[in-house]
Amino acid sequence: MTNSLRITGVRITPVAFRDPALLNAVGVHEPYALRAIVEVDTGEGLVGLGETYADEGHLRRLRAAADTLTGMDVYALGAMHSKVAEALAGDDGAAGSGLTGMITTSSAVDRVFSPFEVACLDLQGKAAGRPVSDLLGGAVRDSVPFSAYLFYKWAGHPGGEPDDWGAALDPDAVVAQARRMITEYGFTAVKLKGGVRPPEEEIEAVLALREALPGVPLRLDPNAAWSVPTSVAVARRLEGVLEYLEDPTPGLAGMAEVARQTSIPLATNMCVVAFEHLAPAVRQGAVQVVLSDHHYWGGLHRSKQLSGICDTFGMGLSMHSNSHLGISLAAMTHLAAATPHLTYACDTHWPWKTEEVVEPGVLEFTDGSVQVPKGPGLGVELDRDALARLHEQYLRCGQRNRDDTGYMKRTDPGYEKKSPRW
Ligand SMILES: O=C([O-])C(=O)C[C@H](O)[C@@H](O)C(=O)[O-]
Ligand SMILES: [Mg+2]
Repeated sequence: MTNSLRITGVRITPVAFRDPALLNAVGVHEPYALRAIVEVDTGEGLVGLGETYADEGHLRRLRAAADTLTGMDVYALGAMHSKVAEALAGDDGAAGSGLTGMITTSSAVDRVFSPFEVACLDLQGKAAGRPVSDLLGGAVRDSVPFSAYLFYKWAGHPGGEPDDWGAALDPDAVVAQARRMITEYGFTAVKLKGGVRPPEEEIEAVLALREALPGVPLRLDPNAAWSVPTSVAVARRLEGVLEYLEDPTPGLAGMAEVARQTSIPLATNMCVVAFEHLAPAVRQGAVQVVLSDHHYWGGLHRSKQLSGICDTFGMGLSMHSNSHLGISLAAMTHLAAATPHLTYACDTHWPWKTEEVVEPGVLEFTDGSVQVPKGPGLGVELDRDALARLHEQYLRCGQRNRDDTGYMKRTDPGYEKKSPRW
């Protein structure tokens, strides 16, 4: 005799939290980052939590999918994926993914399914009294290492007060940012978001990090801002310095050409972002490390499938992040803990955020790592007052879609999005 745990309703609440003026290859972060908090209700009174992007197109797709889930068993994840696919039939998912145009070819079905899957795993874990990592095969590590995610940045948003971190536009400021992040969080790996300053300056910043932080694994991610020759030239200067170089140039063919000409492993969260990209990437030898991200790879189980494919074909696995809150960090931590092949420190934007929707006390960084939550499900509780406050902030802030390029153009009207730029 089995107990069924059925969905009685889904609530989707868009929220906005303050975000500093972080620079990237397509512009600058706006004053608020947008996320959607998904709550899946059941007849047993249990509520499952998920978190995802909140651009308007994505919210519309989430709501269309949510409407079809009532009555489903929270264990029927395969059927639920099919339901989401049916609900989105005819929608190619191109507009409003929340990924600012950097991850354009991920699957809309996988993006929309993901927060529902996470919420159902939270429910399964709560019902069984077991953490989500146990539902994914069991944690192989008690804590998950994350990397310090450095950004070039402005001191504050145009017309606003400087933030606590100040400006970072040269190598000394990048090193100071790294030192502060390491002091506060204990990170043991460092990633610099590049594609912002001319390549020569970014090389200098990486070499300054190397000198300041001997032995600490370093990564540079210019988000496809460089041509193949520029990528090869930069890679030659940074051989033996970087643990991997992330998305130096656009497209599989370009990445494959760079890979042929450097010994630095190439990583990606831009040219391999859906299952259909894996076979061509392997055939072309385009990437050596794939950055997983359950938010667009279709949830936690499908991210484990990705891990199996990477393992089989000799590719490493790391983890990508976007600006996110605690429900996502909990899901990322359970997934990474239960994925033996994930051997790199994962990305997180966590240090850049000053507001939260989950109750404090569970997600703490020690020596750069987060302990795998031990409570049932994801192991985190929603702070309902914070949710209401950040939803109010969403309603007031006027932002409805992530638009790093548009925001940059308001300060620099001549700015253009270009890939490659150098
Ligand atoms: O590794 C990456 O490509 C990212 O983290 C993408 C993000 O959109 C990042 O560039 C950001 O937050 O500006
Ligand atoms: Mg990247």
